[in-house]
Amino acid sequence: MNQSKERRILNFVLQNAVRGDPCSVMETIDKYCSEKEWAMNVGDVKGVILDKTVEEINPKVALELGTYCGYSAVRIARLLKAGACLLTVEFNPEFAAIAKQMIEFAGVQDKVKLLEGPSEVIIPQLKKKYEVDTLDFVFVDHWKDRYAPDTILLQECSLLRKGSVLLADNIIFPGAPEFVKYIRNNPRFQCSTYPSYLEYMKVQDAMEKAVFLG
Ligand SMILES: Cc1ncnc2c1ncn2[C@@H]1O[C@H](/C=C/CNC(=O)c2cc(-c3ccc(F)cc3)cc(O)c2O)C[C@H]1O
Ligand SMILES: [Mg+2]
Repeated sequence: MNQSKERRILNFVLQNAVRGDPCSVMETIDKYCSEKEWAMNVGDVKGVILDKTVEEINPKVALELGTYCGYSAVRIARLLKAGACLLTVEFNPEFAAIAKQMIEFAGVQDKVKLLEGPSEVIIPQLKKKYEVDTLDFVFVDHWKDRYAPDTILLQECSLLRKGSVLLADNIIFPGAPEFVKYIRNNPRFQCSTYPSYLEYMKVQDAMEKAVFLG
């Protein structure tokens, strides 16, 4: 059975990146996906917006929706301080297995907990099963039609507190129109848009930052 693209990306990292070096893993994925096979990692351009947001918040507890190959999990985890953790949610077992190896190769496994399953099942389990109180930061990068329902679910599960920050990828391309409509008209969120470019392409994209006001 021929290899998946995601398996090829992982193998390229295992063969070319420096074990235990998160930046080397990110650079190697970015190199492969810009030169050989495009893939939907947040990438090196929007990745800087992600970095700056994480550094500004310095989260103790972060959540990522949509692990995929683990690129943004490595990107976020490398910036987390001692004792901080990233919970990342992925329902595709093949992607979860690849991401797990990617996270371990990068050496950030002690800061990352990969939760395998659909976000609508995992989110309601975060408090009791995963001992989360509230979330300081949420990176939203899964199926675009899940952004709005999961933002509502996070609120219903009392997982957001005054000042919790959501950062959503792909606001322009592929776009998340229901989410944008929901979040920008919601008085409980303070929104700002960060224009950027689609990963590895000269195509406009943007990220939306939404601060929960409590
Ligand atoms: C509900 C739920 N629960 C758990 N995991 C979930 C989930 N929905 C998706 N996932 C997992 O996240 C990952 C999905 C991410 C979805 N992201 C995308 O569809 C995506 C697509 C593009 C894109 C751009 C231009 C084009 F021409 C084509 C595509 C770019 C991106 O940055 C993206 O994030 C993998 C999937 O298994
Ligand atoms: Mg994305």
